[in-house]
Amino acid sequence: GNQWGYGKDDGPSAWHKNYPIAEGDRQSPIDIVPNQARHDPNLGPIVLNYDHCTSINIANNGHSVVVEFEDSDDRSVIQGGPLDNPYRLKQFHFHWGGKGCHGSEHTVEGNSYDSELHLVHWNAVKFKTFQEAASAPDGLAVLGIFLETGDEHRWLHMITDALYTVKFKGSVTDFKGFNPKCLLPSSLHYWTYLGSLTTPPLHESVIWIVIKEPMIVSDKQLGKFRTLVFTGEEEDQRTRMENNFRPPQLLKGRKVRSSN
Ligand SMILES: NS(=O)(=O)c1c(F)cccc1F
Ligand SMILES: [Zn+2]
Repeated sequence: GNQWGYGKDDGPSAWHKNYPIAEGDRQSPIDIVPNQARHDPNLGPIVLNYDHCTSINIANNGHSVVVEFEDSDDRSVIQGGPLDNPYRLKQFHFHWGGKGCHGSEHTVEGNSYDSELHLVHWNAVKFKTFQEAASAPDGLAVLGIFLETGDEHRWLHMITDALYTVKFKGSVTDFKGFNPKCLLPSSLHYWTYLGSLTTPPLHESVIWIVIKEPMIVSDKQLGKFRTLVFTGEEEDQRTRMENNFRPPQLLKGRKVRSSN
């Protein structure tokens, strides 16, 4: 089937064979060049209303670790900034590197961060389901937050302490009462541009909002993500889950705007 991964034969350079949109005009991630990003005074602040968010579970989907949310109503939404509607929080997940290697997807002037958190939201005003929104040009809004190693993050342990329960592909465990607002940096200044999912099917359906200020996590916390494996418990191969990032794609004339 359409098996894809991050290895030599099934990784980002091979995705175009099953997903030709990989060579499309609005692919993500990109390299962000701050002094070429146009400051747009009409870009208001990002507003997050996560106070009644309901996390459901944490899972290893064979590509990343994902925390899913209840999205049957507008209990947790992002709005403002470049968005014309409120977008509902569906899930968040991470991308990271190997030991001593950086693993963010977006880069800033060619520099990558250690990791990147993606909070995935969908336009429930215009579409009935996430699946439908995921293939529409204004269907998704993903908030990207860089992770940089330094001091320990006071709340990330709530996630890293649960990772041992989802070591293998296909594992899912309860994960209630987590509010991702605790992961956000103090400033929500951002860059924004029109792009795509960074994993197959690579739909060009994402309004990207990349926060400028990274969240700081410890080496030890980041190392726990690398205890996950891409493979299922029943497989004899144990392939460490790391370097699950797509490299930057061509801008193809797109403009990146800056909030300020
Ligand atoms: N990486 S990403 O944020 O573009 C992304 C999505 F938005 C949706 C599904 C999977 C996924 F990986
Ligand atoms: Zn992602």
